[in-house]
Amino acid sequence: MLDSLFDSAWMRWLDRQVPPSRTWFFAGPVALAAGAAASALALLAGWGLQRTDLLPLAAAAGLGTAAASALFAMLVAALVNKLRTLQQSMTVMATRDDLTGVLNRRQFTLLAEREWARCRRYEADGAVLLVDADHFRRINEQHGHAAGDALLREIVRVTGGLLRQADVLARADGEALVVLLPQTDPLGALDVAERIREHVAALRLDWQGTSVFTTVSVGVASMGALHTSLDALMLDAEHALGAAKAAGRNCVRAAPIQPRRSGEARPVISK
Ligand SMILES: Nc1nc2c(ncn2[C@@H]2O[C@H](COP(=O)(O)OP(=O)(O)OP(=O)(O)O)[C@@H](O)[C@H]2O)c(=O)[nH]1
Repeated sequence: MLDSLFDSAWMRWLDRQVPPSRTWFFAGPVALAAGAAASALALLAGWGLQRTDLLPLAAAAGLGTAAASALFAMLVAALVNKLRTLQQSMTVMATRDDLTGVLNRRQFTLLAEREWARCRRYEADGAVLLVDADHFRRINEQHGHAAGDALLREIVRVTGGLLRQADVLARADGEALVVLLPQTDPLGALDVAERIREHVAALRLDWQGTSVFTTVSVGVASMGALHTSLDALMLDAEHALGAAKAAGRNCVRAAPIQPRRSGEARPVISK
């Protein structure tokens, strides 16, 4: 009977939806034990009343309770598991970019707002990089959109490999990435940007027998006293990216470095 129950369409469906988990293995036996205890109590009650005709009835009721509660516990465990899986995939969908797997722009903004507030409060260093693939339209036209997608994923992989754990990499939009570098001074931010540029320029994607490659332009903006909002910092990064594109692409440009505190001398970067 149990076999046919487990073979039933809904159980097969649950099985497909919910991979076996510890909950499955523990919830059933626990419910079974509870049912057995209920059955024992029912037997004892029947015994106490010295009504022998009640004994089989009580035993059947107890066993029935045990089986029903075991099944119920398994069903609840499966549904809880399913809901947890659904919740996890919804979180991934809401926070990650489909193509590359890195954070999407919305999630980046949430994290960057927090970091911006922290930098402002403690007058700490922090920077944002905008990394934009050069002439990406040509890549799509020459090799196809699928090759462009694959190259974008490779750029993300290479860029991610150059960052620290505390750094945040996200897809800004289209063929542009954005990187948040907490606790990074302006010179450090330039170094990271330059390393990303170099590594992407050396990247070769083997696509159906041809080598597909591109370069990136990078705009750098470091937190300063005049960045009274995250938007102001992002705008500086966008201007710097525009300057890198205008300078011929495949290069890094930084927005003018501001003092960290109003009235402080502006740091000089000789790079
Ligand atoms: N394959 C692929 N292409 C994308 C994606 N997102 C944006 N693009 C393409 O990237 C190209 C961006 O074009 P443009 O804005 O003209 O920029 P560009 O050709 O990279 O030129 P510059 O940025 O000025 O160097 C467009 O052709 C978009 O279709 C994506 O997810 N996958």
